[in-house]
Amino acid sequence: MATAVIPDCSSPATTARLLDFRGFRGGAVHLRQSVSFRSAKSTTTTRLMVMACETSAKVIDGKSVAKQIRDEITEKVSRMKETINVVPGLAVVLVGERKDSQTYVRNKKKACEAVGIKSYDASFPEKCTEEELLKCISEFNSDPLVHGILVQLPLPRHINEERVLDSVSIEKDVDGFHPLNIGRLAMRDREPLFVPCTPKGAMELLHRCGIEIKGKRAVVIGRSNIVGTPAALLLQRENASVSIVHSYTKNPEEVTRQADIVISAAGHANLVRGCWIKPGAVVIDVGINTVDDPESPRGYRLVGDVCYEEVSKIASALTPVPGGVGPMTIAMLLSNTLDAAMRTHSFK
Ligand SMILES: Nc1nc2c(c(=O)[nH]1)N[C@@H](CN(C=O)c1ccc(C(=O)N[C@@H](CCC(=O)O)C(=O)O)cc1)CN2
Ligand SMILES: [Mg+2]
Repeated sequence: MATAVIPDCSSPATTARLLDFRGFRGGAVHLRQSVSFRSAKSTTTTRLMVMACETSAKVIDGKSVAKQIRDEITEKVSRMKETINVVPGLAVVLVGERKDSQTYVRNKKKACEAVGIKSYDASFPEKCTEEELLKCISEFNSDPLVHGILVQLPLPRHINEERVLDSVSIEKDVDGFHPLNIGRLAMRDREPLFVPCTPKGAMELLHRCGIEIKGKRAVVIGRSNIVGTPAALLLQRENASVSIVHSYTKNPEEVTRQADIVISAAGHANLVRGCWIKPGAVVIDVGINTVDDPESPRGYRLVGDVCYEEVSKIASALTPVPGGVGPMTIAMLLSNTLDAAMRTHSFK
């Protein structure tokens, strides 16, 4: 017998709903005795006696799935070179001196090199003009060695991000941020040329972990153009019933608790508590948030949107941060770049 603790739920009624264990995989958990409530000033803590071992979510290891995908890409890149003597090329455009963007760009270039994709660099100072940037993108658009173009985000405030992203040729839009690609993603019976890398990576994790999507209830937390909205569209394309939770949603925890699959891309550390999650749900944490940590060499550490300690006791599967969706983002960029080159050269 073990004790499962369901923390910080607002009322006995809410907690009672959480105790609906039908969602648990394998049905190994049974109520042994009635639930007792212990009220504190601001929270209610519930201790639930169960017969089986304390449940613990399967950790979805994005790092190892990403490695597997990079190995597959390495193989295909080498076959393309041997067969038609074409090397996929990715142009990487960086503006400004943000440390995080510099790190992502460095990691993307390293990842390209490791799989045999050639990267082409264009770095601009913070104060560059929009015209300089547009000229550079236009040159990459007409360069036959470049199959994919990415503009690292965010851009400095004085630059109109929309105008810059719209200038990338849709055939080379490996980030999938062009409105035509997003528009096609939103339409039934239309295919985008590219899907944004982070939501594509989240879906790939669900697929490779054998998690069924069709007919399931899914909740996406956050509605950004680059993650939340495309994630919701992708789930819907696979026949999930999708709701989006955002800053104006009433009772977000209640809505989220309906979901069999939760993708959180809110950008708020520890937003998603254990009591937001239906027992047995699958939780994909896309948030990358920094919290101060004097004991870490960087002075901070990365956490997701999900309160890992709590949710790992309720969900059936959960991605960690770091090591979950993050590594998949770069793997999907490589995959989109390879697809771009294969499409350009009609190589199967
Ligand atoms: N043009 C783009 N800009 C941005 C994108 C994007 O997809 N295209 N996404 C984010 C940043 N990003 C890639 O650019 C990105 C973020 C995080 C990771 C990652 O691997 N994270 C690791 C942790 C890394 C660390 O320790 O610092 C993880 O989660 O395990 C990769 C790419 C915004 N801009
Ligand atoms: Mg701007």
